[in-house]
Amino acid sequence: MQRLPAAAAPATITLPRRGVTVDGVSVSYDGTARAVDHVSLDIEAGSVVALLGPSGCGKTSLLRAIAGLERPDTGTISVGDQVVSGPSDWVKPERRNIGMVFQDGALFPHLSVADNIAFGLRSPGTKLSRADRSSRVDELLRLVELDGLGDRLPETLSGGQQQRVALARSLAPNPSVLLLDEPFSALDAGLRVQVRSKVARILRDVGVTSIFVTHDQDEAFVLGDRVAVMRNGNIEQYGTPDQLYRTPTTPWVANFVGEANFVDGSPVGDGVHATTMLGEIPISDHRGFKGGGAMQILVRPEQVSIERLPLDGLHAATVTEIEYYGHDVRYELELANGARLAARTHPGLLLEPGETVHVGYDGGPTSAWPS
Ligand SMILES: Nc1ncnc2c1ncn2[C@@H]1O[C@H](COP(=O)(O)OP(=O)(O)OP(=O)(O)O)[C@@H](O)[C@H]1O
Repeated sequence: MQRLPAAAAPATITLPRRGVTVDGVSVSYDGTARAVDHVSLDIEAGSVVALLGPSGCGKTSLLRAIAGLERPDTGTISVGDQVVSGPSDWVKPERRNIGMVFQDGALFPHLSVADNIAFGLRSPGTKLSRADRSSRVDELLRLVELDGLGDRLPETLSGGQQQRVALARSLAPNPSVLLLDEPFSALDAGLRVQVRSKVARILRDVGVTSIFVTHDQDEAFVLGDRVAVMRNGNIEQYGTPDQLYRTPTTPWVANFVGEANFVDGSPVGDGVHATTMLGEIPISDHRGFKGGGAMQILVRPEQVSIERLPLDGLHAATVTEIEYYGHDVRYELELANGARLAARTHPGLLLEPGETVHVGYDGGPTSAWPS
């Protein structure tokens, strides 16, 4: 990744750090079911949090409630120690010191890039001389790596550059919190990956508390320090990308954040391990299995170990399908009991359809649920 010289991100662009607390917030629209249903979320000052979930799960409604663009039916929202929304509190959106970046950037087409950014400096409480305004715009242009492009019109920039102008404009008034609604969805796949890395770097350099909405799991994992997985107006799980991927708390989250096999097993030693067709698998949270009973265990495809030779403790499986990706290969395997399993492995071990292999488990403690 390209690094900026030290002078490019001056201290003036380090923003005030305030966390956001959402407590029991519900949002509904006339006559419809609750779009957000008693959601609580603690967002640490200076962190980047993703709201991830399928279409219609309430991500944008929650973001808009934090911005003050929707009035919640219940609950409170605080920025730092100020309650901005509650049963007897209401701070208008323009007084919340919250910046917003929208899907399409929403730049003014007739204003130059510099004037678009300077527009962000007109918010209440920002009184700058002409010279200060111009040097602040230059700082912001450097921050988003667009120095020298201030005189251009937005239409002469690429989609990714336009999104960086939109980011600079929202950072201009020193917001305490930045909200981003699907900021990369208008960009094509290749550009998206580049722009999101740049934006991740900028948000971290500036240290602004950021909340962004996405339905793309890669985007949530790459950008988010923590991710709130939403479903039907609720937060299904809130954790680091690693917690969500390795130890999801529900099978739904396990499936939503990656490919999941659910393997049948039974608990051993109060559920510390499970006996399965892939051998013994360590269980991350075994509290529910002390009494025994059948369980289903999460096994990610890359946790399936494959050997050509019949080693001790491994079970035979037949290769039924192969998908070659270059960096790895995905196999569909069928075990002797008819169970199917997805596996991913490095391309060095290139198997043939119909080949018999021997499979086991090669991973750390994983999630399990009663079946
Ligand atoms: N202005 C509105 N009037 C009525 N219903 C709305 C309105 N905005 C959203 N909804 C409904 O609220 C629910 C949540 O919508 P929301 O836009 O918050 O979800 P989302 O997770 O952001 O979805 P998407 O990823 O598709 O943007 C949906 O059922 C939606 O139809």
